[in-house]
Amino acid sequence: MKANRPKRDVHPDLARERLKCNFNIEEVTNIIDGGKDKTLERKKIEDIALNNGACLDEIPDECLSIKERYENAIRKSCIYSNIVRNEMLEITGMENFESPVLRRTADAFFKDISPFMLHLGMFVPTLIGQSTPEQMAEWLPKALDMKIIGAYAQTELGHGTFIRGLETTATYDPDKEEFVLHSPTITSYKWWAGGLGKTANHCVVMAQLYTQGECHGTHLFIVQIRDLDTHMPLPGIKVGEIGPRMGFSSADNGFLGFNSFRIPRQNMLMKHAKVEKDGCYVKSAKHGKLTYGTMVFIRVTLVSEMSFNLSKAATIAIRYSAVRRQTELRPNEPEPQILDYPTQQHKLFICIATAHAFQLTSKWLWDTFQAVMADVRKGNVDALPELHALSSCLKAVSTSDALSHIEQCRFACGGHGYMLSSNLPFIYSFVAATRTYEGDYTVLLLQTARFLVKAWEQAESGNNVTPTVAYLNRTANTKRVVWDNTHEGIIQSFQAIAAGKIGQCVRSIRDRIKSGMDYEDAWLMTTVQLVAAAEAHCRAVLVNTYWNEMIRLTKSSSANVKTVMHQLAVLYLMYWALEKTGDLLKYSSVSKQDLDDLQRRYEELLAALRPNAVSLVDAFDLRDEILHSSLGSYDGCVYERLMEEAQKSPLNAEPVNPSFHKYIKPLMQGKL
Ligand SMILES: CCCCCCCC/C=C\CCCCCCCCCC(=O)SCCNC(=O)CCNC(=O)[C@H](O)C(C)(C)COP(=O)(O)OP(=O)(O)OC[C@H]1O[C@@H](n2cnc3c(N)ncnc32)[C@H](O)[C@@H]1OP(=O)(O)O
Ligand SMILES: Cc1cc2nc3c(=O)[nH]c(=O)nc-3n(C[C@H](O)[C@H](O)[C@H](O)COP(=O)(O)OP(=O)(O)OC[C@H]3O[C@@H](n4cnc5c(N)ncnc54)[C@H](O)[C@@H]3O)c2cc1C
Repeated sequence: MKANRPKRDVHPDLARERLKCNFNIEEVTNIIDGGKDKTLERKKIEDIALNNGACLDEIPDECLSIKERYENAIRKSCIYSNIVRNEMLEITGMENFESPVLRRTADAFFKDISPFMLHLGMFVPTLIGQSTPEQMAEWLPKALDMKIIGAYAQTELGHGTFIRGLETTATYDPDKEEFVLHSPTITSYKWWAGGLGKTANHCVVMAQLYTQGECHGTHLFIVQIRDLDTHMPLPGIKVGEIGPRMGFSSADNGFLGFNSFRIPRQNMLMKHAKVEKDGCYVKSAKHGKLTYGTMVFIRVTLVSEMSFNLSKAATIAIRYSAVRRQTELRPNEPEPQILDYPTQQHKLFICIATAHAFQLTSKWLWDTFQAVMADVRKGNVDALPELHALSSCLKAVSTSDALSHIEQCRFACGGHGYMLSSNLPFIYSFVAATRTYEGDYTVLLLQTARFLVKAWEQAESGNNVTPTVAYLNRTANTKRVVWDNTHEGIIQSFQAIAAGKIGQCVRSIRDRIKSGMDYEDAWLMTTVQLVAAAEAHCRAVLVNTYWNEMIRLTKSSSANVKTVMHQLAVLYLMYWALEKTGDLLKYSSVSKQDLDDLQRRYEELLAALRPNAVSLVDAFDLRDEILHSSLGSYDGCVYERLMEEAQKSPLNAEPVNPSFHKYIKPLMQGKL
């Protein structure tokens, strides 16, 4: 049911904030979107999807039962998919179906998650990345047209991280030219796949391939699991939903078991390896990990996803902080807006800067990904290890940072931030999952560390290394970098910290080997340091990329836009330099005086950014339908919205709850 929202005047505090703005908001929006044409395209798509109110709910999702919530999510997913299929793909083009604009617009429909998200987010990308042209022609049009709905079933009850340890088997039967899928143990049951529990009729399954008596490791298969007409699970399939979780409440994450379930030979996704009719296994991939391609793709897209989520949280918290007044600064003076407190600015301005840092870095990462994939298509896989290292650490650090900054946004909103109607708890629980899924934080940083250790050894022996670690050629053999408080100086210090930490890891591993450990144990004992080194490398990449992209993208901007974008980037550098003072003292010549100066400049920068704070979040251009927040709406009518949302609580539907007569009254009367 559509909700009618009253239109309200903008709160005077927010109106005053907007008058203080000294830069052109639209220009900044264009930079974030990737150009004026992209902004126009986004707005056009949002208008198509959101202007008819189909995305609005009369009863908040959180007030529904699990079943009602799922059914409502399916209802809206179908409406939204229909809009995507009939109207949006024409604008974005088929090749950009996963465009962040679709993802962003979908948020207006779902406070939580669409049960179709994994269909568009992983099933379709897997078809594109892992199929032969014939397979693509067979499956992709059906998937894009929602004739089939898919999930991505890789993780099992017993294994998520260690893919090589998956237990599901796909054994080739040459007589029938079929694979037999089987779940030999309880731990081999697929677990977690979004949309699998109740929605999907197909899924991509990762299983150990056996043919001619030999195991060839994990491969991907496309499997129909439900009847297209009745939606009943097919014989040999055991499928269901895994139960309530911290977030992802309407995503029907599922379990799946196979009892000698047969699929045609053609259902193995054969772009990188195939099984001939007679059972002969032929590998064509030039790199053993190309079947992990969908994961790399999603890791890349998650960096922009983190920017988006952070921009939502920052918009909510900053608009609220401009309206909320608390505590007298001086006797008999009006209470200040809480945004005037430097401590509040410290919590929140870094969120704006980080959203920019992730957005600009994500575009650069996306271009890098596209270039490497183009090389892979030509048979050149040389850049794959660097892409894997880069996408792994950026996924890990961006999800982890976004999570802690979003929590800060909630803290910044005091008690009201704890209300589901603020939307901050939804954003938080969604982002909390991103730190784990698609490769856990620690695990991915350890993947990056493997690459870094090799790169350090190459640099140490005087060989040139790949671009993202080129700083090692300069710093691998330097003890401490000379501190310099310019942006170049701070960026170089981050590189020196990374090089210093990687070098320390290499020395620890070597020392441990010298003292009798084998390589595996020496590596294992060093993993705490290795994770820290990979994080430091990622910070070096982030500060460098953000800065360079900011300069590049503001070349033709107006003077005040240049200034404010510059201020945000400097804030980002200073914030992280101050967070990492211990490392700076260890790996640069920074003194206590230098750090005191840096702290003072940081505080001055907070004050300089203060008048533009509301306009900077306005520049994220997030419609109220996308924010879903009683605290963050454009008009700032926070208290009216909180009260309005409170009225929707099912507990307010009747003046006296029946439990009073059933329990409380008997208790009061001593009759229980
Ligand atoms: C109507 C609704 C509309 C909605 C619209 C929505 C639009 C949608 C758009 C976007 C939304 C997206 C939302 C996505 C939601 C996702 C939900 C979550 C899904 C999942 O979680 S799926 C499961 C993911 N699982 C994982 O990530 C598992 C993590 N584990 C691994 O990746 C690996 O096991 C490992 C990397 C840790 C280790 O692998 P292993 O095979 O054991 O390899 P090693 O021996 O350790 O390493 C050997 C060697 O290989 C290198 N390597 C490993 N991986 C790769 C790789 N991918 N590429 C290149 N190289 C790789 C590794 O570094 C080693 O190299 P070396 O030997 O050191 O040189
Ligand atoms: C909301 C959500 C949605 C998901 N959707 C899907 C989906 O659609 N499809 C799908 O296939 N999967 C999905 N997953 C599963 C997800 O990909 C896995 O949970 C994730 O990869 C982590 O694996 P795990 O749960 O087995 O954790 P584990 O690997 O068991 O990790 C547990 C802990 O052990 C640590 N650890 C593990 N290995 C190492 C190591 N080698 N060195 C050091 N520490 C280690 C980790 O750091 C972590 O702290 C989803 C998960 C969530 C939470």
